[in-house]
Amino acid sequence: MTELPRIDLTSATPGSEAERRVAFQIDRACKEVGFFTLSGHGIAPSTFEDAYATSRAFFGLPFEVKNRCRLQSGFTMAADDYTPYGYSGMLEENAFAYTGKKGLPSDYVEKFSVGRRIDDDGAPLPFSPDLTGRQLRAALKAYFRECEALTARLTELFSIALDLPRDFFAKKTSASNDSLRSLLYPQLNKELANDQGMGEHTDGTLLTVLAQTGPGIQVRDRGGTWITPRLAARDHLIVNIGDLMARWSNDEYVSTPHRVVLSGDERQSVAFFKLANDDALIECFPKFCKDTPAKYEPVVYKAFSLQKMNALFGVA
Ligand SMILES: O=C(O)CCC(=O)C(=O)O
Ligand SMILES: [Fe+2]
Repeated sequence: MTELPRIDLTSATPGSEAERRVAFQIDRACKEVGFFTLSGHGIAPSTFEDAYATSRAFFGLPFEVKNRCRLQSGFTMAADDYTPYGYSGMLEENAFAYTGKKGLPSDYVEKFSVGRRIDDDGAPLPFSPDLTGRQLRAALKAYFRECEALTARLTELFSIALDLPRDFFAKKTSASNDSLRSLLYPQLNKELANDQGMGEHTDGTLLTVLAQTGPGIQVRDRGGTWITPRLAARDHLIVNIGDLMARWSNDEYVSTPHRVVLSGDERQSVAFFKLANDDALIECFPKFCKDTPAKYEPVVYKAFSLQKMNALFGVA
């Protein structure tokens, strides 16, 4: 494999034969690679460009200013909720840790994160109080909304191929703690110890939607070869499924390792992470445990995610 499967939503009108075809193309991509590129998604290019431009302006502020754009305490808005908000600086995190690996190098990336509280203009989120902060907030709010709508559409397509009711995922994700991270990767230069923009990891998500200004992400196919996805247009997206979808599908769908490698060009990306409701019961889709036994016990989503995040943050 050298390229990711390409999915185009343009003709996938709800209820049409074309919609079924696209649903099964997605199903196949998730079985074979767990990644695909997406066009015809309906998000205006200006929504991406506003997110990139306002994020870049923010990341260009002095470190002291960015450093104040964090939560008053800790990483989360609630004690048992790991949704990240605000700034995280270069070399502060290491994506390997998400898959339980310890002692590996940290990532050369700056991040600004928001969760669904972005939809409430009155919520006290850690944006800088200046114009840059206000513009960033507006752009990420608009982008977050588009991603919610797009992932609702994508999960509907999943339900078709999975023989589930069309509103199956809408019900399971109606109050999910989804998050969005705007990322800036520096240009590779002699001062850096290595070219690790983000270490190899899988996502814990149901689905991840990624927009990027240029290449950098690499995806490891089942044979162990690293693929660098090429997008035909700047507003095409990369979509992947994560560990939650892999478990739910009895590992029929694959949650594929990926990483980011720095290059001669600075790079921006925006990743949207679609999760499930805290109380959603995750038990094998009936279609995938007819002929093979379910590999995993049913689990409530919160228990599944806390187990992973506690391991990451060293909580027993
Ligand atoms: O920035 C990218 O291209 C990938 C980001 C990513 O994999 C993640 O945040 O999980
Ligand atoms: Fe990722």
